[in-house]
Amino acid sequence: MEIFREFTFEAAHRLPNVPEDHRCARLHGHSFRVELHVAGEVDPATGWVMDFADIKKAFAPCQEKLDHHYLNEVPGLENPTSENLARWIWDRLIGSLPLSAVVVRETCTSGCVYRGEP
Ligand SMILES: Nc1nc2c(c(=O)[nH]1)N=C([C@H](O)[C@H](O)COP(=O)(O)OP(=O)(O)OP(=O)(O)O)CN2
Ligand SMILES: [Zn+2]
Repeated sequence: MEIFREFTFEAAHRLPNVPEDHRCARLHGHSFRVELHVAGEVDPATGWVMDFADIKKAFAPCQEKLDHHYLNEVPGLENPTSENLARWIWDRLIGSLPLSAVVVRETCTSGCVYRGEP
């Protein structure tokens, strides 16, 4: 079974490695959306894989570092693409959550899914 919890945060970024005339080279912001997917067996007693609230607690320190920040200044996010952000979140949570995927959406139509390295 796989469960997920969605989070949102507001942040600014620019992409430092795109050509100078690329629009994402300019400072701009997004209402980022993050889904944390967790996989596991459904406990017969509780009827759940884990409490959604525990996913929220695990993500709180990341949210604190990201929300209303300039992502390029966050250590490890000097090139804050969706892909790098998904990996940054995964690396910080994989020790405490049985993650199966981290989904990052920058806009309503663009995003990425990270399932860890094989
Ligand atoms: N593979 C990636 N491509 C792009 C990323 C990224 O993180 N990974 N990021 C950006 C920019 O941050 C941009 O702000 C978001 O991209 P885009 O979806 O192109 O933005 P729009 O929704 O405004 O695009 P429209 O074509 O106007 O709908 C760019 N690429
Ligand atoms: Zn952007």
